[in-house]
Amino acid sequence: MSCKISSFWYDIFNNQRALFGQGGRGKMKYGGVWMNSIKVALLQTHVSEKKEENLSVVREKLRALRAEKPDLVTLPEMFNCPYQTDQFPVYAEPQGGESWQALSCMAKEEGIYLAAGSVPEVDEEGKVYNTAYVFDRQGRQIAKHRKMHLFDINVTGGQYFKESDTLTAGDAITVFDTEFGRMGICICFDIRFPELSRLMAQEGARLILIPGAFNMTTGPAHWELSFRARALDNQVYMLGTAPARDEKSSYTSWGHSIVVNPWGEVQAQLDEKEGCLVQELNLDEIDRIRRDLPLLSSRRLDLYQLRGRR
Ligand SMILES: O=C(O)CCC(=O)C(=O)O
Repeated sequence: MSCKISSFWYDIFNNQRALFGQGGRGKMKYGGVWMNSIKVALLQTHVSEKKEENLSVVREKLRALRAEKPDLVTLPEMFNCPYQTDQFPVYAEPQGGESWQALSCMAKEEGIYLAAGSVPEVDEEGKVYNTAYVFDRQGRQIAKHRKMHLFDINVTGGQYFKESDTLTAGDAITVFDTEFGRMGICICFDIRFPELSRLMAQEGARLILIPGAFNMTTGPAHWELSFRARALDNQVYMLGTAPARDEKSSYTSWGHSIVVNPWGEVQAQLDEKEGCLVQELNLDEIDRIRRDLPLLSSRRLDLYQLRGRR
């Protein structure tokens, strides 16, 4: 089936709205009202060394999900390639490349929003990024986030990783609009910087999507805690989608894809195995909780303010 979609449309759209330069539209609604619930499905897939196989797995799982009729499906960080710094440049494709086309087609075929995890992206200068694309129900790209905080850590007796060996950091804060309200997206290590989630919430994000792959050192310690903390601070739904654990890979994913509600509670969480988390999110809860416990509106903005670069 042919469903070739040009990324040109997105470039025009994106230049016009200059991501994060769209301030003041945080209250925009579609047709005057937002839908008050959304069905999401988080796909925790096994990642193999074969890019095509990884894409086929997603396609199959989306087809298997048809009966559930999800509105939004999310995929894991670097779901189409091994999570290894030396492999990112090997697997990298430009925006509009083969993986992008396949994902855009899948979104269109299924009539869903697809937050297509993240993939290695190469730009015209040969720089490689960890990039998350989001497609709408027509398969058009409506958002693109390049991981802003590169994952360079060296935990004594634990995990070492240095993304900056081969990746370049992105420099834009990413939010996008849907009939369910505004959403924000960032990638894994980005969650550890509370300013970023707060800036997305300030811009009107009500759900924050995070493809992520914590590991066996930081996963048990910080994965759930980070999602709960950002959800509580910002009174938003937080959705984290991870690759399934593969003990044989050089980087072992913690898994545990998760949905946390705006009260800071874990609504649902997978274990480490392949799986799919289908959840209905009550979006009215965001407004109720913000009314009952008015954190965002009680900030002392006369004394302190957080501003992103425009
Ligand atoms: O922050 C962490 O512990 C894990 C981050 C990570 O794996 C990533 O950014 O890809």
